[in-house]
Amino acid sequence: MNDLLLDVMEVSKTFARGRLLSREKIVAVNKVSMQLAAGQPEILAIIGESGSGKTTLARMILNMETPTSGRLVLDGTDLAAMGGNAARLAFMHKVQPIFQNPFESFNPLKRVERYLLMTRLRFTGAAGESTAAVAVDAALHKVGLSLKEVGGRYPHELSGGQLQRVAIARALLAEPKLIVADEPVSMIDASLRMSIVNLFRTLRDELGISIIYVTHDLATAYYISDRIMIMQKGSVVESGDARTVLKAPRHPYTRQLREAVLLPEVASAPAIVTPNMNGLSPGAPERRA
Ligand SMILES: Nc1ncnc2c1ncn2[C@@H]1O[C@H](COP(=O)(O)OP(=O)(O)OP(=O)(O)O)[C@@H](O)[C@H]1O
Repeated sequence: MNDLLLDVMEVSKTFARGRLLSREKIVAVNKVSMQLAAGQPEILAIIGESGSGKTTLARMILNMETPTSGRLVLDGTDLAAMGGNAARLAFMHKVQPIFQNPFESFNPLKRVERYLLMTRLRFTGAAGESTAAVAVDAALHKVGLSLKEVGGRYPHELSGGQLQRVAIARALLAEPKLIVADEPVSMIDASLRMSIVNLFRTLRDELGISIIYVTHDLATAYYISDRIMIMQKGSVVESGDARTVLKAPRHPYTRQLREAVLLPEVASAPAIVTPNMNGLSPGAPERRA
């Protein structure tokens, strides 16, 4: 269907664990369906406790894991039918990942600007290094940094918050339609989390990028998401408009999750805003996470 950016159809993933004679089947994701409309950028949060299948679902959307059954179609391309480098590059043009630990996303021996330049050249081919450098600087400005600031630095010379923003800038260099962010702030200093999640809102509003935000943090999900999907033991137990679901949860598990977060914070989102939420100007000081 042309009007869907992402169509996840009855997708399941089963893992086998243990030795041959005592092999155990784990249903990590159980018949999950979800859609993102094309041309209607939104932030969809996937929430659930540890082991509920969030990461496995995200990895299937990123084509890093093959479903045991079901189908995934991204922007008209069936992920199961995708083959060859050209098709993979075209896929990465459309969907980009952000992972939990930014330090694992970068080669520690490579200066970050080199990484960003190579990413840009990979996606824009023969445009040349100086053109790529302009794009890199522009992407860094979108995340509150600059080439002047991060140029010449290795990953370990940046804070966790800065490096996660560099990771987001790298994703932007592919000009994606969708970003899948798996626990992107859980390893970031609590005082800086809002600056990253607020950035997702800016990407949605100013660049028209849809975001799948995988988290177990109900408070940030409530604050930035348009829609939420609650997972438990591999299945979706509740989904819909974020405010409607969290203000009046229908499923006992959603109620349980909500009770774990201070009610006044869920009832009035600004209460979870931290003083650093707008600290996105280039050169803004940041502590190491
Ligand atoms: N490669 C694998 N091999 C075997 N079991 C796996 C594998 N990946 C995930 N699992 C299992 O699948 C289930 C779902 O895991 P998953 O990582 O998707 O959950 P999650 O909700 O993202 O959890 P967390 O928040 O802890 O990351 C868990 O029981 C996990 O142990």
